[in-house]
Amino acid sequence: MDSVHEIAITGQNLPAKYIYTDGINLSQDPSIPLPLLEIPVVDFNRLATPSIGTGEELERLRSALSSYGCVMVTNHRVASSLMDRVRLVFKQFLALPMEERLKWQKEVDGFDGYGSDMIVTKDVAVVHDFSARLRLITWPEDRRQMKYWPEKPHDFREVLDEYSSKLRVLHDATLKAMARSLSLEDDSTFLKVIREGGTISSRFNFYPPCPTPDRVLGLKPHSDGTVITFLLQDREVEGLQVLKDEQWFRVPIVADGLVLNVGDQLEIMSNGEFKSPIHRVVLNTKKERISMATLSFPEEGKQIEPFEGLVSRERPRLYRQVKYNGVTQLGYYQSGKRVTDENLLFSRFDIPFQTPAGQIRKTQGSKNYPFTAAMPYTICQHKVLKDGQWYRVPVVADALVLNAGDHLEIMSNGEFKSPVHRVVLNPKRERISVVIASFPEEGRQIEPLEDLVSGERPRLYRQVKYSVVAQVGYYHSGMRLADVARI
Ligand SMILES: O=C(O)CCC(=O)C(=O)O
Ligand SMILES: [Fe+2]
Repeated sequence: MDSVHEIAITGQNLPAKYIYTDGINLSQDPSIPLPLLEIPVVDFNRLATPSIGTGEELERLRSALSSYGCVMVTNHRVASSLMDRVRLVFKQFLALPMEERLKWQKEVDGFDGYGSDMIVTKDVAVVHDFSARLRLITWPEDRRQMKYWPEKPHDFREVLDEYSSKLRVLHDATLKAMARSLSLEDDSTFLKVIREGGTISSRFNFYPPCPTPDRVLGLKPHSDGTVITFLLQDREVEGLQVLKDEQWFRVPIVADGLVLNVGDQLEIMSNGEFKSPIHRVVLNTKKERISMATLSFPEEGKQIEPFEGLVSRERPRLYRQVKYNGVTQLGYYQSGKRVTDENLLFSRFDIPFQTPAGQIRKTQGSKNYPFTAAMPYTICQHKVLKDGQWYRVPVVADALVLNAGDHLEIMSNGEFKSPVHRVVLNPKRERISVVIASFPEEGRQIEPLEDLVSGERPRLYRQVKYSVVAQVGYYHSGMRLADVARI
C-alpha cells in the first residue's frame, strides 16, 4: 500500500512516523528563504568536443566536483521535449486510480517497483520520508524487470526506454570525462565498475504537498550510494537542497539542465578527489513536486576502493576497501550514516563535521586517536619546536599567537616557516584555547609564488592540491604537508 500517496489524496492527518518533532532547520527566519546555490555549470558539449576548449571545461568539472560534488550539466544532448515527456508520463501514472498504480507495486523486500522504500534499519527512531517512488533498472536490458514497468499511460515504457538510452550515453561519456579531469591514463577507470556487472536505474520521486514543511521532509539528508546520479528536476517546483560549508542551499531550477552529482562509491574510488554531496528534499505547502534520478551502481558484492593511480605520498589513501551492498547502503541512508564516513581510514572527528542528521558531531574520541582527535585544541599547554628543542610558549595577556601554516610555507617558497608545535597537559588544571584559522578552497593548487623563486632561491616545493581530509591524514600520521611537498 503506497500510504504516502493515499494520505495526500485523502488529506488525512500525518502519522507520527513522518514528523520531525524537533522541527527541520529550514531558514531561521521563515520570511527569508535559504540562499540559492551558485551551482557550477558545465557544458557537456565542450567536455565532449576536444577542439573547443575541453581542457578548460574538464578543469571546471574537476574543481566543481571536488568542492561542491555537483554540477548543472547543460548542452547534454537530451532533447528538452524528451525530458518533458518523462515528466508527463510519470504525472499521468500518478493520476491513475490506486488499484492501477498498485499493479506495479514493489515487493516488501525488493528495490524495483512503485511504493516507499523498505525499512531495513533497526533504529526505531527513524523518521520516514514523505514521498513515493517508482524505481526501475533500465540497463543492462537483460536486468530489466518488466513486471514493474507500468503499461499505463500507454507510452510509459517507450518514453523510459528512449530517455534511459540517452542518459546511458551521457553517463558513460561523463564518467570518462571525470577520469580525464583527474589525468588518469585510462579514461574507462571509473566506467569499468559499471560495465563489470553494474546497473543503471531510474528512480521517479513524487512529493505530495504538505501543510507542515517545517516538520516533514520529502527525503532526509543523505548522500547518494551511487557511482554517479543525474537528476531531472520538476520544471516548476523547487525542493532540492544541498549542504555546503555547513549551510543549506536551494538548488535552482535551470530549464533543461540536469543536475549531476557524485555518489559515495565514486568518492571512495577517487580517493576523495570528488565529494559525494549531502542533500535533502523539502516539501511545498501547496504544490506537489516530481523528479527523476538516473543512478548507476556497482555489482552487488563488488569491492570498491581508492583507485591506485590516485593514491600517492602527497595524497595518502583515505578509505578502506568496502564491498558494495544495496541493503547496507539503504541501512546507512535510513540511519543517517554514510559509507564514506564509516570507511575513512582515520577519524574525521577533529574537524567540526556536519553529519547528514544535521548536528555537529560532538568530539567522541576515535578508535585510532583516543585523545588528540577528541580534544583538538583544549586542555593543554602550547609548546613549539625550534632547532630540535622544545620551547614553552609564554602566555602574554591580551596577545594573540600568529603562526604561518603549511600552505603559507609552500606559497612563500619557504620564506615563512610553518612551526611544529604540540600541546602538553597539566596534571591539575584544565586549559582552553580558541583557534581562528584560514584555509584555501578545497581542491585548490598550492605552489611557491613565482616572485619568490629565483636563481638564488630555487623552487623548494612541488605543487600540491589542498584537501582537508588529506590534511587530517598527515596530521594523524605525524607528517607535515610542507615536508611531503619538499622537492
Ligand atoms: O527529488 C530530488 O530533487 C532529489 C532526489 C534524490 O536526492 C534522490 O532520489 O536520491
Ligand atoms: Fe539523492
